[in-house]
Amino acid sequence: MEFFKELLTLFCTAVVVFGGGFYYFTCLFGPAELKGKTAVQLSGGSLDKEKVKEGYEQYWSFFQRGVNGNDLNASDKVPAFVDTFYNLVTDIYEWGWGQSFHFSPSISGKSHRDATRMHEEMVVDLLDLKPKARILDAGCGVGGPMRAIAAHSGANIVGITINEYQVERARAHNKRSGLDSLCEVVCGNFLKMPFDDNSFDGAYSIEATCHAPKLEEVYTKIYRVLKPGSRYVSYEWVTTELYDSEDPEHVEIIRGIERGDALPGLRSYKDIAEIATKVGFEVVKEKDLAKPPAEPWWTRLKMGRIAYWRNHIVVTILSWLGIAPKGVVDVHDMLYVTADYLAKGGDAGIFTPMHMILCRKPE
Ligand SMILES: C=C(CC[C@@H](C)[C@H]1CC[C@H]2C3=CC[C@H]4[C@H](C)[C@@H](O)CC[C@]4(C)[C@H]3CC[C@]12C)C(C)C
Ligand SMILES: C[S@@+](CC[C@H](N)C(=O)[O-])C[C@H]1O[C@@H](n2cnc3c(N)ncnc32)[C@H](O)[C@@H]1O
Repeated sequence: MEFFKELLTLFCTAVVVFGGGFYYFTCLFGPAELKGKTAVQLSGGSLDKEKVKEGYEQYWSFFQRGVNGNDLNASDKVPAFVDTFYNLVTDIYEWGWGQSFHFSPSISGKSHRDATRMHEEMVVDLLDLKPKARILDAGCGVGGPMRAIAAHSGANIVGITINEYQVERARAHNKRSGLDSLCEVVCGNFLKMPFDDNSFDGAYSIEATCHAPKLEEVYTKIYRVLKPGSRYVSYEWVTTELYDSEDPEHVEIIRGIERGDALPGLRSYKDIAEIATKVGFEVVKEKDLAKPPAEPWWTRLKMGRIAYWRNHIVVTILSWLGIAPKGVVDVHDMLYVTADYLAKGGDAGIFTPMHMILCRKPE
């Protein structure tokens, strides 16, 4: 009898601990910013819940075909492929990373949140932003950087993203943070750039133009909408001088990064200034912000490994219960693998997500 009582107590304790833990991780836990997403709210962006698995399979097969030299070389198809990618990953990014979809160097004694904000606020100094200036954010995501930059400078930011779901999220965050009078979001393709010539006092893009199949296409459009004399800064994803295209291990890492991040092909650091100059910009400054004394940007990715396992269990259970869409587990697994390739790229020094280029449109 005593034994059964103990067994029952043990069982009840396990139920309370597991149930409480599961409730915490699915309904309460999220990034330490404004509470954006919890696990029970994971969706497929603008895709119907039933279409997430199909969307993932399409993304994957499109990529496979692209690697063999078809679709990814057709520039006109890339924006749709990128849009599908962001339908699949936006909620997971917000849930597991925050509202800023980029990396930043680690800073000892500072939280990830502070390091992220400082990396974003650097744009304010580089562009010498003043209150009321009209600034373009090319590839704005759900607007983490836009809000930090607007709040720090008082400038008016107009963000553009190809993904309708991100527009909805960004607008909701702008409103919630009381920055909607300074921050505007437009759904559109930055390869077409639906804005008037000479209509911006400055522009920036943070880890976004890497999605353009041809960098000159997006740089030309940014150049067109800038007023003469104004500046553009970009944090580019590139391979570094240590990358050896003859080394199979290097090639595998870079392919892994491209596959898991919807990239039509990573460029070399050497190409960036050349392309900026070709479209008419003067290059004011160029620097890999990941180089020492900066501390590794990939530490945060590595530190999260246990959390990724916990997240894997949470999404698997939610998907099994029918709360999260079916393909979410595949998408999460893909990101898990991608995180590993990114960290390997950082460790080997062959890849950087923060090759900064500061340009000026001549008077
Ligand atoms: C600029 C781009 C995105 C950069 C990063 C914001 C994202 C790159 C890889 C992403 C992640 C990988 C692992 C995920 C983890 C398995 C999950 O449990 C929680 C979310 C991740 C940490 C996720 C978060 C965003 C990234 C770090 C590209 C697309 C050009
Ligand atoms: C990795 S996210 C970075 C978002 C934001 N800069 C940040 O740091 O949080 C890349 C962004 O570029 C946008 N993007 C990619 N290709 C685009 C295109 N052709 N036109 C407009 N936006 C695009 C994506 O929709 C996404 O918002």
